Amino acid sequence: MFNPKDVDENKEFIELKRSRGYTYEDSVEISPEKLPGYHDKIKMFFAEHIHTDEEIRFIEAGSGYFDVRDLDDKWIRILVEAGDLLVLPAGIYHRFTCDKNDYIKARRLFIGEPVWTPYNRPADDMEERKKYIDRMKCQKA
Ligand SMILES: CSCCC(=O)/C(O)=C/O
Ligand SMILES: [Fe+2]
Ligand code: NI
Repeated sequence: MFNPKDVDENKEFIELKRSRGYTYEDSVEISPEKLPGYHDKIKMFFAEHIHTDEEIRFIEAGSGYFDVRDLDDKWIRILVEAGDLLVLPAGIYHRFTCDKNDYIKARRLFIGEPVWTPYNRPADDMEERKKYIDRMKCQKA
């Protein structure tokens, strides 16, 4: 947990960004009023997908749910709230939805030039998916 009010002065957060090479950041607000094309975008976020890079989100305000698949392909629901930092590894199947408050503000961090492209399931033949599965197999063994 980090306090969104002073996160940019927080030594642990600054060191985390430095050590993990998070050089890019911007902020998105998701709500019917604030996000242009809200309905299409929320549909896209909720379609199960992977990315070729980490998905890093620091929640600045509001809340929502990230669902991730576990190793048995079951959904795990993660409630994210202001102050939470979530890092989804490249290749993990996931989706996002707002909760009943329909409002979240998230800082998006990235290593280098951002690539946000979602690859909807099935994406099992993609290199990043295979690498993710291999890493998980090691952890399970
Ligand atoms: C809370 S950030 C919005 C969701 C998002 O950016 C994404 O990529 C979901 O997979
Ligand atoms: Fe995503
Ligand atoms: Ni995603």
